[in-house]
Amino acid sequence: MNYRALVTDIEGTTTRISFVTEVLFPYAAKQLPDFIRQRHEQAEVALQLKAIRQLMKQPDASLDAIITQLQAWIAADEKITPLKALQGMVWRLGYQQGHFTGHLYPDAAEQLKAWQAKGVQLFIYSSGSVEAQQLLFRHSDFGDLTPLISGYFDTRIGAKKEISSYAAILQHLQLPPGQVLFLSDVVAELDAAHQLGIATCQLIREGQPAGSHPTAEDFYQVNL
Ligand SMILES: CSCCC(=O)C(=O)COP(=O)(O)O
Ligand SMILES: [Mg+2]
Repeated sequence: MNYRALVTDIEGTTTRISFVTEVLFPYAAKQLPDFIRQRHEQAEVALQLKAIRQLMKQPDASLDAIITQLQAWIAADEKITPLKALQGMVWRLGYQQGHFTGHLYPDAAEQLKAWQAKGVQLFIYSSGSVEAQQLLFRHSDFGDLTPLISGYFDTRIGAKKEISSYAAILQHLQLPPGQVLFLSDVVAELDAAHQLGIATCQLIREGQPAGSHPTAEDFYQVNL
């Protein structure tokens, strides 16, 4: 089957889960308090703080109250859009200062290059913000891979377990669902995409629970 577009998840698919849970999340949890206290008047930060106060239903929530709420959301791995946006801003500084590079499995880096070279359009769909996605690929272990990527989707298009999110992605791609392949390690995400006729393949790299989708242990085993 020759798919015209590939949409791939990041955490657990292109990238080791522990890079997100043991590097990125702890870094954000440590840096966010000072980042918010120092930059809360900057427009991009203030916009997210306004959204967080709305979610908290506390229009006058203090910075300390917001920081406490953010730490709770991080600890619970909540996929809340303003949290993900602020994490992306903090990770921007971490990548730029060389505190870490973006983990990619070697097979993922190699195959993304090969698939793009043969004309497959590559897209990323992650709960991490589009900025966080671009940072990971721009500062990857294999250099700047952003030239390979045609587009990025995050929670602003919808949550990853919602069918409507994949309908919106298809609308963006302007392709029939059968010409699109979605890669993820999470069955519920693949189930949602499959409901629309999008082809799916589950990456099982670290013993993730399997579903009814075709599976692969690495990108070399993915039939594109
Ligand atoms: C772009 S690396 C950071 C990924 C992230 O913040 C995240 O929450 C991943 O969530 P997902 O639902 O895509 O596994
Ligand atoms: Mg994942």
